Amino acid sequence: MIVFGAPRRYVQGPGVLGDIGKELGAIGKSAVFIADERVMKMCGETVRQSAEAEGVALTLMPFGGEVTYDEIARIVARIGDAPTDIVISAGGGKTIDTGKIVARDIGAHFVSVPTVASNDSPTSHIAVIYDDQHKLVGVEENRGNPELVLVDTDIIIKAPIELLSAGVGDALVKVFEVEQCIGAGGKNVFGAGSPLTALALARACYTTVRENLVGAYAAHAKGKPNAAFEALVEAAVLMSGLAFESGGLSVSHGMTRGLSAVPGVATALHGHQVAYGLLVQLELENRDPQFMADMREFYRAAKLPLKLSELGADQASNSTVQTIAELSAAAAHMKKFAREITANDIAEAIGRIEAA
Ligand SMILES: NC(=O)c1ccc[n+]([C@@H]2O[C@H](COP(=O)([O-])OP(=O)(O)OC[C@H]3O[C@@H](n4cnc5c(N)ncnc54)[C@H](O)[C@@H]3O)[C@@H](O)[C@H]2O)c1
Ligand SMILES: [Zn+2]
Repeated sequence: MIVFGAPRRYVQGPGVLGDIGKELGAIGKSAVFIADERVMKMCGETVRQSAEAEGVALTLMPFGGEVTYDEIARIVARIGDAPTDIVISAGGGKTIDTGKIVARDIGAHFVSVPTVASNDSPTSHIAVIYDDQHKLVGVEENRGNPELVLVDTDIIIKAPIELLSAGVGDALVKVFEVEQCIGAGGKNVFGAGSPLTALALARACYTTVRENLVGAYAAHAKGKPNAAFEALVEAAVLMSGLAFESGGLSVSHGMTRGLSAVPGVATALHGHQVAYGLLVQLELENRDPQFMADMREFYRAAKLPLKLSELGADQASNSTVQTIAELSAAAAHMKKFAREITANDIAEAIGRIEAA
């Protein structure tokens, strides 16, 4: 059995936030808008005016900054019995994941408004939950994928390049992971087989990222979206999200288990962690030196980490490498690979990457 899941509607372009009211009006009459302080300042009033012009009552709800069970419960309690047809989350992955579970718990539709193209959370139905110490404590599911994903590239282009490069990292890895997952007969995020559609999207995601990176980064430097920037954002948000959820994950994401246990690396952006994870995966796939050299060149252009030190590790000591290798080897995603992977295989792959 194969399963493919996706948001009901995806809207992207410069200035589209100003018209969000029309989209919301087609979904319901009342909404809560969750955002942290920075994003609230950037978008809150625009969304309120646009929503109210279309007869949608909007309540602004500040987000505390971490996606925890307590934060979700706090927001659900603040909403209380107020009629709420729609929960909108604007920001990075943490705000978006929080909103998904708030929406589930109050029985509302969910709308995501990524204001950074930093990872693949805006289109998915899952949420990664942490404790106050940023330790991962669970993965929750919304009832379905978002009703709407709305991406205003005039806002995305204002986010720092590090966040965009994290999105590039998270998008780049997909084709390699989906191919491994399908090859190994692994399950996708819906617990089903991966449709070929997801593989096609993962391939398109990779070529779109490779072809548009330079033009998109040039646009970012000027602060004005161009066609390459639009393409890169579509790859990082839409294609990457659909590819991972329906296509399945493998070693690159499995590596985040070990990487996120290392001080310094733990706070590295998700997309940077999985980009390093891809280097490990490619070593485990025994890719030839020319392929690796080409990939390294792309990493440099994309501002992606090539070494543990660039991910924030103080030192790549044997014990650090051993910790990463042992924890990652135990991750479920590691099983979605052509052969069994041991901690030793991972440690050796890291050794080769660090020595390159
Ligand atoms: N559910 C999923 O499918 C999924 C997939 C991947 C990652 N995630 C989760 O996503 C989270 C990480 O997300 P993230 O990397 O986006 O970090 P994040 O959510 O912490 O957001 C990054 C920061 O960017 C700021 N920001 C947002 N828009 C901005 C803008 N336009 N300009 C300047 N700053 C802006 C925010 O204020 C925030 O401080 C993790 O919790 C991870 O588990 C979930
Ligand atoms: Zn990811």
